[in-house]
Amino acid sequence: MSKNFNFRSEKVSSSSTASTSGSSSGNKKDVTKTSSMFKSTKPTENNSTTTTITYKDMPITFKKEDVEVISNSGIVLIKTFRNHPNLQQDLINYCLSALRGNEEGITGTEFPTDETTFQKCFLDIPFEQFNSKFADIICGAAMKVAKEHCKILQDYQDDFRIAQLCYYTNKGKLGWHRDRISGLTPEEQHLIVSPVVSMSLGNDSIFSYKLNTINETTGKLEYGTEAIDLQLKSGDILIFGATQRMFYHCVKRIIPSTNHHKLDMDGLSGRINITLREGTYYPENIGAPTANLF
Ligand SMILES: O=C(O)CCC(=O)C(=O)O
Ligand SMILES: [Fe+2]
Repeated sequence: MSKNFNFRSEKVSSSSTASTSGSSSGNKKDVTKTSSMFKSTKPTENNSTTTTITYKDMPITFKKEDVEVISNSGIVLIKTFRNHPNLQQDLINYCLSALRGNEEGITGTEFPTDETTFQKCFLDIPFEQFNSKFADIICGAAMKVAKEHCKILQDYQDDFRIAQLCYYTNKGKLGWHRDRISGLTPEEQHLIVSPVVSMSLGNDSIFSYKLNTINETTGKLEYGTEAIDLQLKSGDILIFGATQRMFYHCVKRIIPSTNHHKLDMDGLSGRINITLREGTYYPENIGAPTANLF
């Protein structure tokens, strides 16, 4: 990375790259405590580690072939949970319950009763209020694996402050945007690097993104222009940070009838997204965070 590109997050020391995930400071949840839940083994033939976690007494192993580094400059897709429908179902139940305001301490949002007229609904909650078991898996284990495969993600602190839950009907979409942080100047927005972790559940979606580059002469971040489509499936975890943290992205469409594990969405169809990231929690954004995204 160019020396002129002054990323906003603090660089972490090389020794901390082995930790599972790092909340740096402040009123954030300390996800470093999750390290005890992982079992890492080092295979002798290829120098990479294998991470295994246990969920409801069942081992889940992050296999190398299920980790796709989309860009070495900061995008990783983890497909491990595609084949763990029980975990997907528990996550769906939790998200629907939180969106409806049925989880303790979480005020819900207006929830679609009619799939023909609604596109989507959102709920932002402070990261500390997000279910800690799921945070351990998504921000702890999956993030650790992403960092092992994409070295640039090791260079900066994780900084999870917000959990955003979104339910999309089959008509749902989300326009082109960057995941900006309220209250920062446009210059400061350019420098955000702490990773975003985004999990898909339910029907597949077409997620589109434009890759950022660093200008070799000026060292400045340049936004991409060419849109690249990616089909996200239930259980997928997409992680983007470092140079790609502020890439432009959108959800073009949801693909009906792709809920192949027949996950129960409580009588609805569509898709759920969980996004965990840095940001400031504003209760007034609940149900209307798109105002904050574009
Ligand atoms: O639903 C998704 O996959 C992406 C959601 C997103 O980009 C956002 O909420 O900022
Ligand atoms: Fe986004």
